[in-house]
Amino acid sequence: MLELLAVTAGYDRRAPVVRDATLTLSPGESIGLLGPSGCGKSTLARVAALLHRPDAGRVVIDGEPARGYRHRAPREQRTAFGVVFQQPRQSADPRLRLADLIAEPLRATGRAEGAAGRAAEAAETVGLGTDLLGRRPHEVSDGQLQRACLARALILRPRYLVCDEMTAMLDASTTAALVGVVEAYRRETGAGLLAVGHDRVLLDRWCDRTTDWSELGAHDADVTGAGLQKAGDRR
Ligand SMILES: Nc1ncnc2c1ncn2[C@@H]1O[C@H](COP(=O)(O)OP(=O)(O)OP(=O)(O)O)[C@@H](O)[C@H]1O
Repeated sequence: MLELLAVTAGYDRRAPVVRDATLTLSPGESIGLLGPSGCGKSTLARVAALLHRPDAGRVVIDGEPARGYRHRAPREQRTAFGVVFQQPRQSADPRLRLADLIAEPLRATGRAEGAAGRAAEAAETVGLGTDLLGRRPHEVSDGQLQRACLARALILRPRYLVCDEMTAMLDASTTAALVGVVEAYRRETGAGLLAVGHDRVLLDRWCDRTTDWSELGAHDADVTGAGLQKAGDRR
């Protein structure tokens, strides 16, 4: 289980963008987190994936409190998460060929042996033709690059996926394809999913339950995380 407990986070301690937010993701569950632009969804998603240190509150991963964030997160906790962001070009090293981009987490965790073969398999899983694996990000479309970023997120077989507006830049058929890949992975592995977005129709279809940020008031000092928990438990 992934637990975000009374998380307060942001970029200026005097004006946090997330206040006292509590959200629990059970094993195998998928939660859609809805909200308008700029409300703090990405910040909370980054805290959940150990990419942003909260100012207060706790993240507990399968019963174990997070022992660090960003580069200080211990490897076994960091690799519990696969993360896909909205803008593939901002999260892809432009110098890397797609094969190396997909294999990056393997190399970063000392599992370089067989990395090329595993990257090719992962590419196939996300519907990326092997002919594209030798290209660099600027030589492929946004949808193709996002497929590569999803393959990279899945390659270490994470227990939790955090998809932050993963499909916001994509057309309907690529969106359906990528959601299909995530769901096939979840069926196979039982991984949990936190999907952040502002498309209610998509999130309602995709996720077991959808939590609306504005209803929950995670950014509102008058409404505590208890409200987030309560509304978040609604199906
Ligand atoms: N690196 C940063 N430094 C300072 N402020 C930031 C930073 N990143 C985000 N913010 C601010 O924090 C607030 C919440 O941003 P966040 O990206 O979490 O919102 P969001 O709900 O995910 O928005 P969107 O749907 O547009 O992605 C915004 O006001 C934003 O300007």
